[in-house]
Amino acid sequence: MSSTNTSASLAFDAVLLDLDGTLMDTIPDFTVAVNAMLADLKFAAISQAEIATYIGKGSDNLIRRVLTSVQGGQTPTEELFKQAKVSYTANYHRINGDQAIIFEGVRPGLECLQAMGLRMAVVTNKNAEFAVPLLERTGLAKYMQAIVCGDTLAERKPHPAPMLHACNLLKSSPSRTVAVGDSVNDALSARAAGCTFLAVPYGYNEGKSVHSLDVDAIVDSIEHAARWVAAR
Ligand SMILES: O=C(O)COP(=O)(O)O
Ligand SMILES: [Mg+2]
Repeated sequence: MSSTNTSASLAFDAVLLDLDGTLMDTIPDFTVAVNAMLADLKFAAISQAEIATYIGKGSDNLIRRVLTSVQGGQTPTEELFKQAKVSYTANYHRINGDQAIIFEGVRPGLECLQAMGLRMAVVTNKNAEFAVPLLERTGLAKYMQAIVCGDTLAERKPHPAPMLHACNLLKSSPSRTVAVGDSVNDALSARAAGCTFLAVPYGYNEGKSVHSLDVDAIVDSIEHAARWVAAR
């Protein structure tokens, strides 16, 4: 791919990237924080595979789904939820990024997209207090002109608002913006915003195959996404 190519000759001006399950494999961190929370509350640990099915709609949703599971399907009281959230937040801060790894193809893909002159933002349902330090710690923040988090707006993905907000910040119309994500939340949000949507198959998608999603393409990696964008 030519690094002298600029966005003027491309179909897109901007790329919006999901974080958990797309840029980074954060499941080991989620597992440590969730199980430390369960230990604090005197519940037994649950498996990483189960936790992976609860990722995608932000940490409050994750905590509620975990508590419902360990209580045999019973919805947690608000008091238990609040206690759990305090523990989860402290534990996630303690371990944020310790075991998370950047997926193969992410750094070369971001380098290519940057070299093509595309503006980039992360659009994640992870709250800012976790997402921003993680992106800074890993060196991924330097590629981003904006970071839109789960608590940046009143609405989070699958609502279109976070994608539209990122388009505004990057001064890119949705029709010239491509979103890349791993889950139904990304797909619905991107579609409702009017963005092109590419799915990666290696993330979480609440335990379901990405083949069930409404996508423009499934790409193996962010490097593959960059090639797809360059070829439009
Ligand atoms: O925190 C979550 O539940 C998911 O975060 P993501 O939007 O980066 O995949
Ligand atoms: Mg994700």
